Amino acid sequence: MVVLSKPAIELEQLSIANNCSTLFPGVPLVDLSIPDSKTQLVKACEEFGFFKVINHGVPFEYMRDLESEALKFFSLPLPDKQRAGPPNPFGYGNKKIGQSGDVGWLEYLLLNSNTEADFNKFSPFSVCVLKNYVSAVKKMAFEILEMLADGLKIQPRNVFSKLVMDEQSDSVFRVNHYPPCPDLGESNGSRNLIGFGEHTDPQVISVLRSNNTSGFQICLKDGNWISIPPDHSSFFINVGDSLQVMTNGRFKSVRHRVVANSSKSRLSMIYFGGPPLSEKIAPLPSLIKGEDSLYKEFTWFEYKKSAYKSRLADNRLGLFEKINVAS
Ligand SMILES: C=C1C[C@]23C[C@@]1(O)CC[C@H]2[C@@]12CC[C@H](O)[C@@](C)(C(=O)O1)[C@H]2[C@@H]3C(=O)O
Ligand SMILES: O=C(O)CCC(=O)C(=O)O
Ligand SMILES: [Fe+2]
Repeated sequence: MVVLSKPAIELEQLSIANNCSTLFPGVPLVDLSIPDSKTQLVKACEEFGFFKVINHGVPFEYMRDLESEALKFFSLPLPDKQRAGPPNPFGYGNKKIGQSGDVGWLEYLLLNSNTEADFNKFSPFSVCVLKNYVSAVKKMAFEILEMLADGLKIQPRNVFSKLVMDEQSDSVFRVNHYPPCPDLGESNGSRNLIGFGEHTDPQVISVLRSNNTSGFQICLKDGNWISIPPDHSSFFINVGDSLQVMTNGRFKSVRHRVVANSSKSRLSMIYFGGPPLSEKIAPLPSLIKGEDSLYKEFTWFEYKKSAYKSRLADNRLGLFEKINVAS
């Protein structure tokens, strides 16, 4: 069993009240092979900012092969893993998340998913296995974004997808490993240990695949946290902050977190589709239609710079909201 290095961080620091209900069966499930999926995608982005997809076209072998390479990597001795470099921003990280003091019960690899040079530099994975997986997931993200534009009846249909397909897109790939946390025994049933603290993802879209270990939770509009039943053959999609802005708040960037498990390890792989650094992010005029624009225009570079200085749980979009005074 893999054990995280001796904690400089006390477990109590990561402890949160177990205020989450049981597994939630009501998560939108979208079958990408059916003709009406675009309408369901739009509804899911409006109501939850989150949904699960099936019939997504990504071969299961691609997921299985990358997962098995990742497990092999995380089972190495710590000094070997640290050779993948500290995460500034890319590389191997252990418990510390970002540069602002956040911590979690996990270890991870962060890779730049756009340039092959970086794939090779920081990645301990076989280039072919990583490329197969990331290219297939990226294609799926592209298709979902085009269906969303169609579902919203906006033109051109690549208005969202072009952001993540551009050669200069600033996309990130992350593999998170949450070892079991035995201290979370029965005596501690009223508490949970934070694997990855609550946050929203800053990019346009996030595509998550995990093994069959639970732990992922989303926050509903009423503030209640719900656990998402894991499913290793499906993908879970999050709306990111940038897509919330482009849709002038019509799609919600979902607040989510991961809680550690007492007996099973969780392995997740997430593709974060981001725009080119110079891309201007602002509500699309066709989605404002007589309403006020809720956000100031910013470049992805400006947003990213500000986001990467923030704490995980911060409301990063707050700084970019417009104060609209009723006339
Ligand atoms: C605390 C932080 C970690 C993070 C950068 C940040 O300052 C705030 C956003 C965090 C996040 C969440 C989604 C992705 O996992 C991530 C890679 C990203 O783009 O924004 C992480 C950042 C990180 O782990 O460096
Ligand atoms: O590891 C997970 O399941 C989700 C982690 C996450 O939300 C993130 O890395 O941004
Ligand atoms: Fe996230």
